[in-house]
Amino acid sequence: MRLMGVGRRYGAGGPWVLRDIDFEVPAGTLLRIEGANGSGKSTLLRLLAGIDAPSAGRIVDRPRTAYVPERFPAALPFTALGWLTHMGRIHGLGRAAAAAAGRDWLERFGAGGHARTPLAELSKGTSQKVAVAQGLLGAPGLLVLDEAWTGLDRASRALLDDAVRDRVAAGASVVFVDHDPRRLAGAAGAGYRVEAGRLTRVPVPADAPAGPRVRIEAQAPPGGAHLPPDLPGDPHRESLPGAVRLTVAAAHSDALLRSLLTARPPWHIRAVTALDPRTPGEDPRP
Ligand SMILES: Nc1ncnc2c1ncn2[C@@H]1O[C@H](COP(=O)(O)OP(=O)(O)OP(=O)(O)O)[C@@H](O)[C@H]1O
Repeated sequence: MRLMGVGRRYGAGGPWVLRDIDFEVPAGTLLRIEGANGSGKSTLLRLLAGIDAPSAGRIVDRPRTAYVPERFPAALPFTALGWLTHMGRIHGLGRAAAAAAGRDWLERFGAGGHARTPLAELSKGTSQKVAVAQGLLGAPGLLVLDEAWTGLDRASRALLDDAVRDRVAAGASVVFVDHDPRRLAGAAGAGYRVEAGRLTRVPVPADAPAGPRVRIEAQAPPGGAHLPPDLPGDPHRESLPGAVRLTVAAAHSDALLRSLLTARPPWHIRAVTALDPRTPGEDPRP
């Protein structure tokens, strides 16, 4: 899909929110869009999704597109599954296939029990799950996500991360805005910043740094305790009975050990193991 000289302003004579945008969305890529509040990110995403039209220029070669907006239109007179079935049909599925896909995505997001709940009665988190399920159920060629992770629980955020990676691996394009600068770090093919009506290329956050890592097994203090907040190096955590296994880049391991040993009450260090990512099976990065 290509944007050719695209501009958008609201109302004749209004200021240009976007201007002279020439931009290609290649197949099989994940594009991250960033920018200050009010810079025009949502405007750009609505144009990409085809639910708004440019005031100038044109957009060509749009694949079948799904869009998850920042705010869910809760006033629609549907149940959750009724709406997903309806949207599935718009995405080109037959009625039975649309209903099955809708039910399947609701189940995956742990919202299967709300299939028959009217949209207007869903909690904010469940509404967001339904909105995201709508974006995924038709396996679109272009998926546009405007802060789609906001309001989802941790498991659902991870599920959406995986679903995005799957869409890209299947050859689709995904364009997203998210306030978390590390969202899908390492997976985004390119990043763009919206500023003063223009799009400029910016670096995307890299994946977890490669290199040696350290695994620390620490036993909780008697009576149990929470881990200290803001652990150095943002370690990967696995729960063990009465203990935790933390894996972190070697550069942060000393600071992490210090943080555990000086916590109140302190944690008991059971084992420290150096991991070499070049050794097969030894790289525990999540
Ligand atoms: N429907 C509309 N009518 C009039 N002006 C609008 C409309 N939608 C957006 N705007 C204006 O366009 C500009 C860009 O808004 P947009 O929502 O695209 O920015 P954004 O970068 O997504 O902002 P945020 O990060 O706050 O969500 C703002 O000045 C906004 O007030």
